[in-house]
Amino acid sequence: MELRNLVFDCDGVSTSQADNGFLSSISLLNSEKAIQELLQQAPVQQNDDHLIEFSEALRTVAKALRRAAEGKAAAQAEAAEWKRKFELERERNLHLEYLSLDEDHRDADRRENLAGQSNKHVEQCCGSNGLCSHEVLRNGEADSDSKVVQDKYTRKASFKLSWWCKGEHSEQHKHDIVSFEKGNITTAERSSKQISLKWESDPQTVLILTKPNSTSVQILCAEMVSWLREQKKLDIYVEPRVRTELLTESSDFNFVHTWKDDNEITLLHRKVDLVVTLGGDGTVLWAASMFKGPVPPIVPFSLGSLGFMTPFYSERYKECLDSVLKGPISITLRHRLMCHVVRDAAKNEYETEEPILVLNEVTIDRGISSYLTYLECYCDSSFVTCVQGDGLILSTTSGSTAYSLAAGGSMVHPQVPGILFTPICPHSLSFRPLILPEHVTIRVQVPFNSRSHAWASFDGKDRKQLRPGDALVCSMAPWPVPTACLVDSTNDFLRSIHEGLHWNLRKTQSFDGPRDT
Ligand SMILES: NC(=O)c1ccc[n+]([C@@H]2O[C@H](COP(=O)([O-])OP(=O)(O)OC[C@H]3O[C@@H](n4cnc5c(N)ncnc54)[C@H](O)[C@@H]3O)[C@@H](O)[C@H]2O)c1
Ligand SMILES: Nc1ncnc2c1ncn2[C@@H]1O[C@H](COP(=O)(O)OP(=O)(O)OP(=O)(O)O)[C@@H](O)[C@H]1O
Repeated sequence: MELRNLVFDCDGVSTSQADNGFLSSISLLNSEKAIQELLQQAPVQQNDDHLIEFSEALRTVAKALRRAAEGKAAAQAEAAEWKRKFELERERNLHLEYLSLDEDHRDADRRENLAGQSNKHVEQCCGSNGLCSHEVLRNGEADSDSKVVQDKYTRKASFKLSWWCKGEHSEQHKHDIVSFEKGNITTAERSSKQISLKWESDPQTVLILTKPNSTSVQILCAEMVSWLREQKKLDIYVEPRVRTELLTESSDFNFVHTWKDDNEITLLHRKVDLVVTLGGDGTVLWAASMFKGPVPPIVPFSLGSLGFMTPFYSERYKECLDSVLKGPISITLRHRLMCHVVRDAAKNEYETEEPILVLNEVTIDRGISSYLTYLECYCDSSFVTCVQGDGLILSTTSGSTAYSLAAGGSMVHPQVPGILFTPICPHSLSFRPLILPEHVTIRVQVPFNSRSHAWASFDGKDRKQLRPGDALVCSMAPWPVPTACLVDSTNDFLRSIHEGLHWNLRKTQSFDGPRDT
């Protein structure tokens, strides 16, 4: 009787496959569950060969059903990847559209703002070895209505990015990293060397972001605002909380701008030439999270305890800002990850929640649940592994020195493009962390047969619950975070791991004692 029911269920599944083109994983997993229950109920006797054979056959069916369910998840991952590609393509097209529109503005700008200056370098624009600010900061939205917005463009300082190759002054820049001459494959010049930012017109607007509840930060902020206004004649933006603090101190600060609602924050990247952060790494993360698209260059001053991403000394702020405003400056282009939560209830893969951009990492963990997390992971359309443990961290290389490091991941130079795949307390002896290439899309699926929910958090904030059937899809975001370097990307990185973590600090062995003769 039970056998007949089961065969009927399996038939039902294959009919729906024929009708719909792919299997419903809920019904598959229900069938799998039914098989498991049946196996437990069936009075299997060690000495009854038929029953043993029968239970083996059922196990094989259960495995096949699981594989089919995994197939569906792979198809979903592929759909998400196509969606991402489509969005990038759309972004690119809108951007090209903008370039032609922006050309007129820049012509007017050049005449007004750069009168008397040689505009040779402006005309050649990006040339062969650089990138212009409108390419970094433009987010591709169609500006149908706004003359106001266009007026704001003309106020923005433009800059040019270039890569140091064979010394700073070399004009040579190679995009190809591999040459193929006479049948020999040779690695040629690498393209992503130290990046240098050169202003093409003077920066005019600075946004200052500060760590809350700190008296020393508040005092420095007031000093810096006055200096930038009086000595540098800049427009200053701060958060509404900070404007209130400044006005409480003195009504002279009423020249400081802020915003009234969050919608205005989405336009900030069009007004702001430079962002200054006063705080620790958390304030840099906060600054990055305010920009859902392109991010203006950030100058991070250290007023926290660790400061991996905050190389500038606050005591020397005038000197530092002087040289940043003059340029050129070395910058680190920090990659971000774009994360989509795809709900099982969504009608299709395109129906995702608002993407969330992270500078450090997205973590999928067990939250308050006391069960192991059970997560199925796919990289593009390939199955990677199942995570059984406390969770998984998908980290940028900038985030490699944060939570991922604590979970046993490698430390990676922030300019290396890649996604770190680091398990948190895996219940397995052989689960080593991975580093995956920048171009992949990773999908972390909470399977239907998971015992518990999982929780995703983004740079340590904004926890979202993932129920069985939900997934988190993650790929490299098109908008990096440019942070100014004190010296250069490598020097700053090495200094931060030496000073922040005391990396490989050991007393030097004494000279005397046994030695090779
Ligand atoms: N076990 C852990 O190590 C652990 C646990 C939770 C969160 N975190 C990290 O905290 C980050 C959030 O930082 P926050 O300042 O808002 O929270 P927070 O105030 O709790 O500070 C966390 C600590 O992580 C340091 N940190 C942040 N980003 C870093 C980076 N890229 N490299 C090296 N250290 C870094 C900060 O300086 C700070 O000391 C998360 O993105 C996560 O990486 C770490
Ligand atoms: N402008 C801001 N508004 C709201 N919250 C902020 C802002 N800037 C920073 N934060 C939050 O304040 C917390 C502490 O910030 P931050 O890490 O910069 O200082 P810190 O803890 O003193 O530094 P460190 O971690 O190096 O000791 C972080 O959780 C961060 O998200």
